[in-house]
Amino acid sequence: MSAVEPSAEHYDVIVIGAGAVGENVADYASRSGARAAIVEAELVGGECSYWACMPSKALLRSGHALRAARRVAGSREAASGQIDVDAVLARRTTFTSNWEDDGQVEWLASVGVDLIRGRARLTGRGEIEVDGRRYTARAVALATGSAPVLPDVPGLDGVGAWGTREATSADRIPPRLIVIGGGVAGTELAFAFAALGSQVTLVSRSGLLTSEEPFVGDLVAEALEELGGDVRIGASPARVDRDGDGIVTVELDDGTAIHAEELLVATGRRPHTDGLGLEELGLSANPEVDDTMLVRGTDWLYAVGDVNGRAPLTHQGKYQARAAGGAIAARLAGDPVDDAEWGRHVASADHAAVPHVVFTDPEVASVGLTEAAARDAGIDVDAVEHDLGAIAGAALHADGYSGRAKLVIDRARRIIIGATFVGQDTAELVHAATIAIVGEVTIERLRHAVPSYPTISEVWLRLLEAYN
Ligand SMILES: Cc1cc2nc3c(=O)[nH]c(=O)nc-3n(C[C@H](O)[C@H](O)[C@H](O)COP(=O)(O)OP(=O)(O)OC[C@H]3O[C@@H](n4cnc5c(N)ncnc54)[C@H](O)[C@@H]3O)c2cc1C
Ligand SMILES: NC(=O)c1ccc[n+]([C@@H]2O[C@H](COP(=O)([O-])OP(=O)(O)OC[C@H]3O[C@@H](n4cnc5c(N)ncnc54)[C@H](O)[C@@H]3O)[C@@H](O)[C@H]2O)c1
Repeated sequence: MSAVEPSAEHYDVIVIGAGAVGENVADYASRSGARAAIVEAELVGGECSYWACMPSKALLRSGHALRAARRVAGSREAASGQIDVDAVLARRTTFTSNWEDDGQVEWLASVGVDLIRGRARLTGRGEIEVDGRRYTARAVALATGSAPVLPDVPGLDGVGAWGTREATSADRIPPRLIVIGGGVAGTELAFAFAALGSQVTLVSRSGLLTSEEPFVGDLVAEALEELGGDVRIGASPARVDRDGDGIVTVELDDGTAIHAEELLVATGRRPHTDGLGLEELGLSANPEVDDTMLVRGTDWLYAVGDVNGRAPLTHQGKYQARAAGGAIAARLAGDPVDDAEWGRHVASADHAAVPHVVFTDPEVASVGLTEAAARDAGIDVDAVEHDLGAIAGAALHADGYSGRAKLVIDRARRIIIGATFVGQDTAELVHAATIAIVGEVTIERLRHAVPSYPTISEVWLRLLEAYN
């Protein structure tokens, strides 16, 4: 298939970064016979497996399960003990394979993708260098993920603050933890550590989870306070110090000061392109891509997953990877590329239906546009909301269930373009909404999609009735 005879250093496609996304690009690109290699500087499996999704959800899950048992009379009486912190940390470590990547390395070998260990740098069109060795390829895909963005706060550099990596790999629970950042990572980890026994103070300059529907942040903040957390909204850190006893002090811009054994900073992420050599090739450090993930202005370089900033979530990056891997294979083989909207080789859903779940308690599960985002985009919408606690299935699920659901409906097209569910165990509700959005199912047809009784999904009936 390649123009040059295969050799140890030449490939059809080289993927830089073996996170979940890079692995899928390499797999899909090589399925029809292209020779593929993947370069990894740290652990094969990337952030999600070792320092993000898996360990954070493992840290959260036991607290959720315990509280769920305590919300139902009968099981409540049986679940009166304390959470076993050591068992939770051990389970978390199991889910990270003890930060060893042998299993992932074996999988790469099983799909015929060569692994090159080291840090890669682009040196020219289709040329890379890893630890002084040169490799060439007809196509190169960047899947180098994202890096944390730290706020510019005096003193922060010198206090050994945790980032999400240190928090998700922690081997002890600090008595007190300050979290700066009310986004997804900060809020989830605040719940995890509060449930595991830390006295958590969450500092957020705006509300919590502000890109969601407005009621989301309020419900989540209320729940964190019920767990014993101290939520400081509208405050920003002005100065940070750690004293000789190891205690961190964060002075806030409202004049107050808070103290803790550890400080976690979770204030967003940016594309990780440092040292890749993009600028030297005349390319932007924030690569912009088309819907096949081809970097604009090139015909050989792709950027997939967190690195392109489109939808920094594992499932969405893997979806991009399936599209891009297929597009790369087709282009290398001279086959047609199915790049019409919703075609096989494009990630059209990035623009219309990105589902995401925040694994707080209540969970936040949403997809598509919020009402405000839809209106900002100039779409004429209606919105309906319903109390999840009033649904029979929810009342059975947990005594005193509280939660809320909302649909955003495009008036002209009579289809759903956004949905939000907040409440215990709502994560599994959102895929129905994703299918409705991607399938552009009309409101009239949705009335024939009957949820089982008594499930929480019956909220769909109430929402559609409210739309009448
Ligand atoms: C705390 C936290 C929790 C999260 N929870 C969830 C969740 O529950 N669900 C969800 O969908 N998403 C979650 N995310 C987001 C998710 O982790 C990312 O979207 C996902 O990891 C992106 O995958 P990726 O393959 O693009 O990048 P990464 O997983 O970051 O992989 C990039 C890889 O590239 C390697 N690399 C970088 N530069 C080079 C180079 N020059 N040469 C060689 N190798 C290089 C890195 O070492 C890394 O292994 C979470 C993120 C955080 C921070
Ligand atoms: N369950 C999940 O799917 C999940 C969980 C965690 C993280 N993630 C992914 O990881 C990404 C990164 O998460 P994140 O929470 O770091 O980012 P985020 O963008 O969700 O939140 C960042 C927060 O930091 C605040 N902030 C930014 N700069 C600040 C400053 N200078 N001072 C004070 N506050 C500041 C913002 O106001 C915001 O509240 C998310 O976008 C998401 O894609 C996903």
